[in-house]
Amino acid sequence: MENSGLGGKSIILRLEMNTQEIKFGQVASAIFEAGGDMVAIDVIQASGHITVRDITITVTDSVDIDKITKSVKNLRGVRLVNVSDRTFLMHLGGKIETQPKVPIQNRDDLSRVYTPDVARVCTAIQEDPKKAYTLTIKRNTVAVISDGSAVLGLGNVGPYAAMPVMEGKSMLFKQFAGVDSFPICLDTQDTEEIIACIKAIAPAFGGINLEDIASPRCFEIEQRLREELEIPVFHDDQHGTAVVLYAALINALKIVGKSIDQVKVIVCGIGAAGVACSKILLSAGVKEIIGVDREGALASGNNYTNSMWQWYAENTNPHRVQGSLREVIQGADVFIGLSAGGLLTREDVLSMADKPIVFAMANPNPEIKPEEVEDIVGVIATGRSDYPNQINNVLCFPGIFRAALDCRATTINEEMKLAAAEAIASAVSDEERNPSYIIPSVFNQNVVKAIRELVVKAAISSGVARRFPRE
Ligand SMILES: NC(=O)C1=CN([C@@H]2O[C@H](COP(=O)(O)OP(=O)(O)OC[C@H]3O[C@@H](n4cnc5c(N)ncnc54)[C@H](O)[C@@H]3O)[C@@H](O)[C@H]2O)C=CC1
Ligand SMILES: CC(=O)C(=O)O
Ligand SMILES: [Mg+2]
Repeated sequence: MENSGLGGKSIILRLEMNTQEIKFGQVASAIFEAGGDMVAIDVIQASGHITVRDITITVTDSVDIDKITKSVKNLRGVRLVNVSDRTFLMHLGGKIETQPKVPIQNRDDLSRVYTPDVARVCTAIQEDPKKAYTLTIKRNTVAVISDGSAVLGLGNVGPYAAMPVMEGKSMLFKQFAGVDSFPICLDTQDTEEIIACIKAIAPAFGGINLEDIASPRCFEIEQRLREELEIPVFHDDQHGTAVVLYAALINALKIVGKSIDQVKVIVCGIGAAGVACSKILLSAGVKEIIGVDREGALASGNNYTNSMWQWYAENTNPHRVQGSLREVIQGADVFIGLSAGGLLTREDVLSMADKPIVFAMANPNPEIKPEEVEDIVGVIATGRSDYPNQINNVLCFPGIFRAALDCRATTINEEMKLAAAEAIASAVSDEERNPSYIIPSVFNQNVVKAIRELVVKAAISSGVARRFPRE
């Protein structure tokens, strides 16, 4: 299995060529020999002997882009005009925009969408605040909010650098579930200030998706907002990840023929995602979970300043095992990585039980690359888009919010999360399931529909729906 490069680097070389001095085949050979995989050629300009072409090249992590550009520059009759990175090009000016739903073509339109007629709509909402759901964007809009403190596995990169991820989440909300959203990055990492800001902006939104807020602060922020707001507040890194992880584990266990109450599970990285994933597995019946963070296994009897770790140590690790990841992973059936890239070695995986399940979910770099262990695992999955078995919260958050908005749920509760996991797991049929296909693709259009159906039912039966959607 090889990183296909889809999520890797893709560059465009703009080359000016003198066709009297060089043939395109020579350029193509030079690129190929330097390790580049040419995937598209666009002729930008052709006049006389001079042609300008954009050559799109994908490169794997091991390929040196400088080597490709140098070998092209060394060719007689070629001028390298520009090198651009397709990923950066896609980010120019940001990735989303606001679109009016009705055109404003004349003064009459203007006075309806804006003053004076809009005032009548304002008064109607003032008299009956529930009308905010029918007369404003609240019905279909979620705020995607981060403080930039735990962005992917990059860490505390701050609110400006967090924006591309939040814009991406907003695109995914719209593309996969038709949910509108605003990316909002707060320039504060103070728990009380974050809570106050979110409460203050909540009137515009039908739900709050918290994203990439570091632990343990994220736990208090989410809990307080859930208590203090009447719209769903969902920390995606906790619950979105837990839902998808559980769905993937259900199917992976079927492949290796092990049962959930018999497996020993190691969770590496006891932060937002690690805690929530462990909790969903405990409620699903896993008996032996050992959490490992920077200082080794969390075990009761130790004292932790992080109150969530104290809870964790007391509710997992039944045999009070101590030690490093390398020590405690021996004999484990399942490894769940929610920490940082490159922490797991092939030797660690070799020391696991027969047919080990390895979910290396740190982004952007997994705890171990699939190609390092694919010959010795039962199942391997990552969080990335460019390997098979992508365990990523993108499979959950669009559909679960679609359902919550449609039934105007006051919250997203445990019943709704379990329903979402069941919907995701069952999107892979018994015939389809295999070690490279334990989890449906995010492009499988049945997934959001299935999540919506089961989650709406769960919201209604658990009494948190304020509306019964028709279809
Ligand atoms: N695939 C997916 O859907 C998701 C993946 N993630 C990934 O999981 C990772 C953690 O995310 P969050 O829980 O949101 O962050 P977090 O900051 O709340 O938690 C990270 C935890 O990992 C621990 N850690 C870091 N380096 C470690 C090391 N060398 N050894 C042991 N523990 C270490 C930290 O101490 C912390 O407790 C990130 O890489 C993130 O991209 C997170 C959410 C979803
Ligand atoms: C996928 C995601 O939310 C993360 O890596 O933080
Ligand atoms: Mg995240």
